[in-house]
Amino acid sequence: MRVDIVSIFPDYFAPLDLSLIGKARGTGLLDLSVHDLRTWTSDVHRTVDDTPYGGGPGMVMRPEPWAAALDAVASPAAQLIVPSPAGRPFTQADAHELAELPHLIFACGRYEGIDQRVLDEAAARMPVREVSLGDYVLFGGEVAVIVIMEAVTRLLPGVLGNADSLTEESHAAGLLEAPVYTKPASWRDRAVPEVLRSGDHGRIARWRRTESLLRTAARRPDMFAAYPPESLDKFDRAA
Ligand SMILES: N#Cc1c(-c2ccc3cc[nH]c3c2)n[nH]c1N
Repeated sequence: MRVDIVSIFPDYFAPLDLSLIGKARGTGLLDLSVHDLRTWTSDVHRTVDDTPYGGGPGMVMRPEPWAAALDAVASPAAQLIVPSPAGRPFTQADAHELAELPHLIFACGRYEGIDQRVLDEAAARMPVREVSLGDYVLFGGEVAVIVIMEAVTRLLPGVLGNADSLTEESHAAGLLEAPVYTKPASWRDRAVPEVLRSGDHGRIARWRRTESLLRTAARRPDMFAAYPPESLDKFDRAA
């Protein structure tokens, strides 16, 4: 997968050299380039913003540098991902969709956002997705891109040592994951649930599923409501 990130704060993406993302880059699973938007400015002050038409607070990112940057990094297979508080909620399903794509371009906005014409013009030549991480407001798109990059990269074949991790985790099957435990069997007078130490894999699977359903019902009623009712027949806590 090829990824191009355009930002006025390219140093924000140093964390993408670490951990499994850094390993994916080193092994060639991920071809990641980070670009400074100011590369595509033409004035001595390297200006990327200006006052908003219609008035209002703050500044808006100028179209010209963005157009030149997207022209420089685009490819016939590219999709443009633009983090925005006004975007559609980014979900695990989106992460799976993006992980299948050959080339992602991330546009990191700042200030009050990017001139809308940049997105409209880009949409004439590539798919454009405006996405939001949640109902809160960040300073810009960089943190959102780091989050999205982690969610997507871990789905790439060969990045996670054990692909089985992807099947049981939260949101993988529309449920929150069950509680996890490790040694010691008793810690500060708190024991690991007996079923997990039983060796009975059928019981363990039923217990985990029940705990997932209980957690999802308690913490994410929206997810629980969307869970197929025919799948609830195994709702058996007496695992
Ligand atoms: N994704 C996302 C965002 C943002 C965000 C994204 C881009 C810019 C550019 C200026 N301010 C921004 C905030 N805030 N909250 C989210 N869930």
